[in-house]
Amino acid sequence: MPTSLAPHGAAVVVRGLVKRYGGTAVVDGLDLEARAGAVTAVLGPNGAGKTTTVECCEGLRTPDGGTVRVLGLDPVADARLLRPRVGVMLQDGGLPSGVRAGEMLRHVAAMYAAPRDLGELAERLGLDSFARTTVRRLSGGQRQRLALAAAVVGRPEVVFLDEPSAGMDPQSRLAVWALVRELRDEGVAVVLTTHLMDEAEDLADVVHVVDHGRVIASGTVPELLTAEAAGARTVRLDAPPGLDVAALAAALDGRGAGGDDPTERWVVTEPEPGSYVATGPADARAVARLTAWLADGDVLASRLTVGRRTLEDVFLDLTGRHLR
Ligand SMILES: Nc1ncnc2c1ncn2[C@@H]1O[C@H](COP(=O)(O)OP(=O)(O)OP(=O)(O)O)[C@@H](O)[C@H]1O
Repeated sequence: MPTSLAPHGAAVVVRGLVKRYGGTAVVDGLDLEARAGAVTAVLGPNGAGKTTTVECCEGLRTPDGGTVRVLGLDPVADARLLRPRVGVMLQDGGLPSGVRAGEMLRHVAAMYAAPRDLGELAERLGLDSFARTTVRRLSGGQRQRLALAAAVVGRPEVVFLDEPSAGMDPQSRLAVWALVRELRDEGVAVVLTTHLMDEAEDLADVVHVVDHGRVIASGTVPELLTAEAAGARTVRLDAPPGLDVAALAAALDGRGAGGDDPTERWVVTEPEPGSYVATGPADARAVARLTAWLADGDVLASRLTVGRRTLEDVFLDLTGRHLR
């Protein structure tokens, strides 16, 4: 049911969303779209406004400003129409505590016209081992898996997953990620919030980076990683705080006495005391210049790593802060 708000058939369209608590805008003019057959990640640090945003999309909170459309409908006014078409996995599970896990899932499945095969869903999310346990006795990770099963059992067109793999062991996390990919391939619009960069990098077709209630960057992961620095790599260094980052950048560039490269290409920051991030064309010579500079200053690094840029680096570039 496309509307003028969803010109490209986007399943979720958020425009200028504002949500205030006690006069403070925790979502402050946020725009995002999520389309069918794609995983859209809302990535940001604690308190950025991710949960509030998806709760507005789920009809659980009423916006103070802006517009939200899900499948062309208003999540609050059209809640009844949307309920059978939208799956929701809340951060705290939102599950009734007194019933057994298996019963709860059967009960939820019975509310839908064409539910998924319960046996298959239980097997792939490893629910069988705790099907007879009451919800209140489940571990955090078990509760999360049950909440995910409940969110998808009705074959929704749109699924909102708030921190879907929080508290899960690595094996469960992989099972969740596999299910999310399958939903995407079935044409579902999957919207997930996360502060886990690997989750966003591995799963998301589109990432919206959120900070202070606004989207500060959007794109595919490759777009975000290459937008600022094509071919750049990141060198991370833990060393005593207060090093001269400009001098370090100059050393990495090969500038200064006897330097062989006059161009300024390295950027070095100290986002937290004693934790340095250098971005630039890292090759063996640059790393040798770095360690020589440290040796000249009699500085002993406790950690030195060279790697490709990550979404964490993008976030750091944009905000000067770490994501976590
Ligand atoms: N009901 C509420 N009343 C008052 N403040 C709230 C309420 N719900 C959320 N907040 C505040 O709004 C801000 C954004 O919270 P939100 O849960 O949306 O962030 P988040 O990005 O999802 O963070 P997290 O990763 O920690 O879940 C936080 O500062 C939070 O304390």
